[in-house]
Amino acid sequence: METKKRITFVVNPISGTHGKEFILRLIEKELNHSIYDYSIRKTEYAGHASEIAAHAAAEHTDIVVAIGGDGTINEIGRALIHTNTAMGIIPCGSGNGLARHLHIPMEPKGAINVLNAGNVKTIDYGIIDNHPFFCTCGVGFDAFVSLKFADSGKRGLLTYLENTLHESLTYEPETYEIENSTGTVRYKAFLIACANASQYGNNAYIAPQASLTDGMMDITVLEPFTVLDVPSLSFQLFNRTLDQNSRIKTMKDKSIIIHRAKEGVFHFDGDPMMGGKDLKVEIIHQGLHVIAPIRPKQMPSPPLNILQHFTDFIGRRPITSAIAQKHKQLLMLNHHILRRLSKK
Ligand SMILES: Nc1ncnc2c1ncn2[C@@H]1O[C@H](COP(=O)(O)OP(=O)(O)OP(=O)(O)O)[C@@H](O)[C@H]1O
Repeated sequence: METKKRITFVVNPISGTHGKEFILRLIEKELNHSIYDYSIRKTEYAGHASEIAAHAAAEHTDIVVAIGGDGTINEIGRALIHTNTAMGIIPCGSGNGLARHLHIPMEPKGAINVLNAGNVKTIDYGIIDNHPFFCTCGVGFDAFVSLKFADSGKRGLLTYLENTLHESLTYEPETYEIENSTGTVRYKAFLIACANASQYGNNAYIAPQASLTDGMMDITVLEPFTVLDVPSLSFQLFNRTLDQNSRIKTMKDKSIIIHRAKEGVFHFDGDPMMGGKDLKVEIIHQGLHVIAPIRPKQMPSPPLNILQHFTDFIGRRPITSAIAQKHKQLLMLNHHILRRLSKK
């Protein structure tokens, strides 16, 4: 008789905004018990998920499942790299960038079904200044925001967006040099994002062409922009076409060094960290096994319903009117953003 596989579920009780008890009940009800034995651990402090996952990997547990957001996934992922233990995800964060990229359903029942299907995929991960990341890392405005509003996700994404838009008007772009495999290029930049996955989370595609399996990092440089660029930048961020904006420069590489004038903050998977003037960022090919759906051969065409993504992003209920109506609403929304920005 074949032995059952072992799963350890790691719950971060403080991630996202919802209680986790119903997910634990759903696991008991929906997990395929004929193929899996499972245990559940709750984290008690930051860093605990890493310890639990490292212990589970040392015990040859087959799968460790993160029940949390990208911070919890980062903790578990970095403990499982280069082991035979795969990471599963039941998304519970506010952004869920890696889960979305992997097409893992946002509803717990769908995510448990992905575990039942048990398809294993091996993905790349990145390292910035010795810190592993799985989604994105970077310097500049988004690192500044990750530090300044570290807890504001809990106060609501709309507040977060408003604060972010407000700060973006006064934020001073810095000068960076990016040393890559072909030479060194100097940029004045609002932000530099190094992407393993294509999105920050909430379907905000900072590097629309990024792949988790190509052994390459997608680097997006956002050069200084004016308030007039905000509507097109925000539209393209959610429409997966940001790389077509004239303020954006993109490149792919396995390894780069970012040189800056002074030490400061960087972020990895949205968590802020202080770093030196020179930051090495590299991609390690095929370092982590994950449980994810087999990707449909034919990718759906890029989403037309930008407004829906935008409303998902700011935490409102999706709007389901006709596409023409959505475009009209989008224009109004852009107008509204412009008005708010010019008032601040
Ligand atoms: N029991 C705990 N007490 C305090 N902090 C914890 C605990 N367990 C985990 N953490 C920390 O909580 C942080 C946030 O968790 P996580 O990123 O999963 O949720 P989130 O911030 O709601 O989601 P997202 O990253 O998608 O916005 C993690 O960086 C992790 O280190």
